[in-house]
Amino acid sequence: MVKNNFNIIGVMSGTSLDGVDIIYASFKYSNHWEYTIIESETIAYSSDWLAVLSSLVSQSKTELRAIDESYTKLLAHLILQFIEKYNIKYIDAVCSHGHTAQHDPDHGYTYQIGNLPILAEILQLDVVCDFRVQDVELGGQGAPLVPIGDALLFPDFDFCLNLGGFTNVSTEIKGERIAFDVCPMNIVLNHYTKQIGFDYDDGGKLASTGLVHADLLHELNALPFYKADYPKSLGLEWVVAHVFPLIDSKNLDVHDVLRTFVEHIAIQIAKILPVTKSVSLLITGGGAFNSFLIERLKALTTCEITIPNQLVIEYKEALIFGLLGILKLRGEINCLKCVTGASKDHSTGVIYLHSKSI
Ligand SMILES: Nc1ncnc2c1ncn2[C@@H]1O[C@H](COP(=O)(O)OP(=O)(O)OP(=O)(O)O)[C@@H](O)[C@H]1O
Ligand SMILES: CC(=O)N[C@H]1[C@@H]2OC[C@@H](O2)[C@@H](O)[C@@H]1O[C@H](C)C(=O)O
Repeated sequence: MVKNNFNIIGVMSGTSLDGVDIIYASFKYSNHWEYTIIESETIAYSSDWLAVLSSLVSQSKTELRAIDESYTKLLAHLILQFIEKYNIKYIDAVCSHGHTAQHDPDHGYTYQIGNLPILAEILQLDVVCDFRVQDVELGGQGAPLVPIGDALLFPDFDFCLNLGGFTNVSTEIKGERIAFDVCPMNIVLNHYTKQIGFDYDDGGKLASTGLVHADLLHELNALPFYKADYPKSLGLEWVVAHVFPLIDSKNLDVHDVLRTFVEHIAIQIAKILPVTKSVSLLITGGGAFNSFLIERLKALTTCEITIPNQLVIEYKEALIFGLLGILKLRGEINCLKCVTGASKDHSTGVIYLHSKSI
């Protein structure tokens, strides 16, 4: 009989490098999925790890392999610490995304570090991980993977928008889930706030004091990615190649860069929402705390915006990777070809059973 109740640890490290999100959650299935986040924590990276993770894109395969091993051990250590701190007793599996090191799906390549089999051995727990590789092997973009979770856990919303390192959206068109990356967000904003001594732009206050630079805004909006049809996804490589050089060529004050980029984000999001009818929009990810961006979004759209509680804002991705792991354990589809462009719907992820469970 298929198991319907699961207690899992969900682990996610996103592109913003704000830390490792870990949750302990219970899931229950009876006609539909229900979840409860029981414990949660974001564990910030040390400055040494931040330096390593910021340089992943340019590492050789051999260097990446070594980093992968240390990073897998780091994740194991953080997960064990979390389990001990919250005195967690019953865990069906650890479902972990790891951290995207390199992503070039159009050349059949994606690499998430932190997904080596030693994770299960150190934890002495069953692990489901490495969710993107199989999709890329099947011709998909390997991202975004969260939309099936949006459909299963948040079915009441017309659109689910995640404001993380990149913004991505998922929605249903004619009964089919579609999703794509909209534009880069905190990965760009944080890069510039750091130049004036801030990790991020709290509430968007820095941006709100800047001026929109019309030429830069126009050139950002004219980047070819925005004209391409979905499925489509973005990576740091694209930002480094196209966005930073464009912004830096203007030699602007950082406040003006932030203000212009916030406007760019709001315009790109508004462009994907229907103008003729009011739709419901769930906004999660750290960018949901950027009140200035939300204000700009409200000015440019007619949608009904819901910003959920802090747990869902911050941990929705870790929660959904938990669900993807559970679906994999149940042998069910957890990756949709209509979202990633893969050749078929499939059950993605790798299961490592720890030595005691084999
Ligand atoms: N109070 C705040 N005001 C403005 N921005 C904030 C605030 N709190 C967090 N953020 C932004 O949100 C970021 C973290 O967001 P999140 O954790 O959703 O990103 P991520 O998981 O790394 O991204 P991704 O979804 O791309 O993987 C921070 O780096 C910061 O830029
Ligand atoms: C390759 C990769 O790690 N992509 C991430 C990234 O961060 C946001 C956006 O770009 C999204 O496509 C994806 O993550 C989310 C969690 C996803 O797969 O749904």
